[in-house]
Amino acid sequence: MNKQDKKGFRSGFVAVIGRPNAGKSTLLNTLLGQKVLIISDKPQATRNRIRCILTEERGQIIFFDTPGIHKPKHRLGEYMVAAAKSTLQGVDFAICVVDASVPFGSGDEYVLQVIKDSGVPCILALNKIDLISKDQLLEKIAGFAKIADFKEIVPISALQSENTIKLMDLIFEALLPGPMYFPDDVVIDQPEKFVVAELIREKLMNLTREEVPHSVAVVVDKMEEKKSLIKIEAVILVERDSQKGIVIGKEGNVLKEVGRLAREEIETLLGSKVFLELWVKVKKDWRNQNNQLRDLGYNLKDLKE
Ligand SMILES: Nc1nc2c(ncn2[C@@H]2O[C@H](COP(=O)(O)OP(=O)(O)OP(=O)(O)O)[C@@H](O)[C@H]2O)c(=O)[nH]1
Repeated sequence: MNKQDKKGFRSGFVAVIGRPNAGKSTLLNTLLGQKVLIISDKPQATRNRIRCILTEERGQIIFFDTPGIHKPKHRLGEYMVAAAKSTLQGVDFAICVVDASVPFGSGDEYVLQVIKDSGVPCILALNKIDLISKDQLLEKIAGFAKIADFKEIVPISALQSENTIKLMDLIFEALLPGPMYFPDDVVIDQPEKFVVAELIREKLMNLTREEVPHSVAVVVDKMEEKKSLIKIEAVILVERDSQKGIVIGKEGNVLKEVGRLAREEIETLLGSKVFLELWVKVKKDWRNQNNQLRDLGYNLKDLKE
């Protein structure tokens, strides 16, 4: 018998939304039980709306990981925020992830307003509770309960898997009976090339500083199987010549380390030995160029449909 034929099988669409760096991708990796999304201590790591699928005996949840909502400073930022906001149209409900270890600010207020305006019911996940005391947490819960009407407020640590099972139970409880939308072995609905490019970008983000992490894009040009090896060619785009030097590093040491770390993870992902070739190219101010953004798969028009 298929899972969806079973009585009581529930399914639905859930947007995971919040400010940059709140822990949205970390939470999804924890709930999915595997690393499918990239994580960085630098904000704005997630640039696209990405569907991730969790299937259990009791149901299927289609999560949307979204870029952090922030004040955009370039076209790419506008795309990211528009992608996050438009995700709220057409989902059953939202999980708003808030970093409980930082003071409440106008950024949080704005996110809550966006959710309120969408009319979508919301579960608040107060994240990073491993970094605060019990008293601070109680204060936070009381504060948030006053300012918005959440379905639930759930304190969690996405990083330490604290209370995340409880959160998952609440999500399943909130879903209605429904069909299975994806086969049960699909965890992310993005092509392999996208996931590989993201893993390379994650290493770049984590090994560079200041403006550089936000100025890089990665495109996988080629992926071909050769005997027992997968050969991957990827291009790293930067915005300025000086950034090219930083990404390559002294005697190529940064690029080598990016390649080594990315290759190890890609090998685990693909279950095969990998030969990874990385090229660095300058595309001046690509984050503000509509044609460059379109080539990279970011298109504001797509979001308005
Ligand atoms: N201490 C602690 N750190 C966490 C927790 N959850 C996430 N982090 C850290 O917070 C940082 C941001 O995490 P991400 O999951 O990339 O955050 P995000 O909300 O997806 O970020 P954007 O891509 O900027 O929207 C990373 O350094 C994580 O390791 C948590 O529960 N506790």
